Parts: sequence; C-alpha cells; structure tokens
Amino acid sequence: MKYTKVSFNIEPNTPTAQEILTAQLAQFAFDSFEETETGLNAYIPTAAYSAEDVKSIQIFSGGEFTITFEAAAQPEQNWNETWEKHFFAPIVIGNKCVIHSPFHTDVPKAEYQIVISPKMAFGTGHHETTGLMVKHILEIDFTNKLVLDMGCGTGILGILAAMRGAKKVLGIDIEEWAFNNANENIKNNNINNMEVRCGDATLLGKEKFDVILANINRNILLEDIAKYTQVLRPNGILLLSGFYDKDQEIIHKTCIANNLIKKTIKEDNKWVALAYMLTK
Ligand SMILES: C[S@@+](CC[C@H](N)C(=O)[O-])C[C@H]1O[C@@H](n2cnc3c(N)ncnc32)[C@H](O)[C@@H]1O
Repeated sequence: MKYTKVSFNIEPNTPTAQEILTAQLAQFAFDSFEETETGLNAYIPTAAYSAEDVKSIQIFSGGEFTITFEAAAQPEQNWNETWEKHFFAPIVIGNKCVIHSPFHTDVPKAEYQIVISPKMAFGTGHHETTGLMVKHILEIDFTNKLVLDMGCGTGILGILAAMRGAKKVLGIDIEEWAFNNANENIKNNNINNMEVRCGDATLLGKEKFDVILANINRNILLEDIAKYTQVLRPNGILLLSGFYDKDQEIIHKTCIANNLIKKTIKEDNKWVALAYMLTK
C-alpha cells in the first residue's frame, strides 16, 4: 500500500499539543505516528490523504498552538517490516523488563517480558515517560496491591504491575482505540486480573487503590490529581508522568495541596516521572 508522510511542526511543541493533534489525526485515517524534535510525523494511506482535512485541524487547535505541515508520498514498501525496524524494536528497561511486539523473533531475555501489539495506542516503552514509569514500577512492591492505571494506552504499565504481583488492576483510557488495544495486549500477555474501561476520571467512584499510575499530560494531571487522591488509600503511592521538567513545580504544588509527599524523581531527556505517597 502507498503511504503519505505528513510532517507536522507544532509551536509550542508540548505533549498536550501532540496529544490533541494525534487524536484529531486519528479521525482522518492516519494510522501511525512518530515523535520528532519539532512535532510529529504521521502516516496515512495515500488514497485517504486530503490536504483539506489536515488544514481543518489547524482551526480545531483553538489558537493554543500553531501547526504547519508538509506532505510527501512515500515509495511503496513493506510497512510491517518498516514499522518493525524503525518504530518499534524490542526494548529493555531497567535490565529487568523487555517490551516487544508479537512479530519480533529475536528478543533479549529479561525477568518481565511484555508483548505489545503496536497499533495507534501510546505505550511501546520507547517514549521516555513510559520508560521512567516502568523504572518506578520495577522498584515498587506490588504484591497483592490494588492498582489503577490511568491513561493506560496499550496497557503496558498495568500489565507490568500485574506481572509484579498486583492483586487486581484497573486500566482507564479516554480513547476507544487504547481501550481495544489494551484488551488485546492483556490477552496476549495472559493477564487475567486486569480490566479496562473507556473514559476518564469521572469513572472513579468508591473503589480504592494502593497504587495509581498516571502517565498522561500536565493539564489533565493538574485537573485530576485531586480525584486520584480521593481513591488512593492512606500511604498509597501515586506515580505521575507525561510532563516536562519545567512543569514539576506546578505539579508538585498541586500534590502538596492534596496531602501527597514526594518520594522519588526520575528524569530522562527533559521528561520527568514523580512518585508521591498519600499521608492521610
Ligand atoms: C502518554 S500516554 C501513556 C500511555 C501508557 N500509560 C504509557 O505509559 O506508555 C497517555 C494516555 O492517556 C490517555 N488520556 C488522555 N487524557 C485522558 C483522560 N482525561 N483520562 C484518561 N485517559 C486519558 C491517552 O489516550 C493516552 O493513551
């Protein structure tokens, strides 16, 4: 199949802007994305590409950020192979966890082996924030813990928590494609104690959790940290990521206001993942 690559420049190039843009592109049959220094590259079957559709996205951005783009038809190639080689090679995190796709044959050995079917959902382990969250998870005792994975994407973090002994994991994601992909990955990893729901923090109610994982973005976290703490047990752990180093302070202020104390910080290439504990 012939594909067209559309290279987007986003100004300012924030995780929130990338997420909004990706969600809008998904409505127009774009089916794979690659983060770049200045924005992202998105791929669409050439037969489905319309410059008019892409231009309309600039209007949807509501003036919070500006987008410019260039489109280039790609030569015919085996896309599964290209995807496999360039976008998702097996990755080992923290020397203990390997993430690979079902089509990889040469997979390094590790204590935790997670199979992720790369679709449109975020979470193959290649993004800094996922890697940082995985490293935090590898340091936490999950034995018999009740876990919430907010913004679960592919389900990667919840799946690892289940492999590390969690009693039950609930994954929540606002996107239907993530809901579907997380379910597929849960099945492929033979996890039988993780459930996924499609929605946001309004789904949270009486169920309480020992550990909450939330790799989303700065704005959603600022809005939802209070809701997470309402369902976190005393001494429970909240892991937060999806924001840059420069946003740590505002995230931290919100956490303090919600009786959370900072335990550990992990950083990689401007991205941060913070571990908090609920004091009351
Ligand atoms: C940065 S990705 C993280 C995916 C995966 N947990 C990981 O660590 O790789 C953020 C995910 O949050 C989801 N999301 C965005 N806003 C949300 C919200 N308000 N509530 C729940 N999920 C949300 C997105 O659809 C996306 O799958």
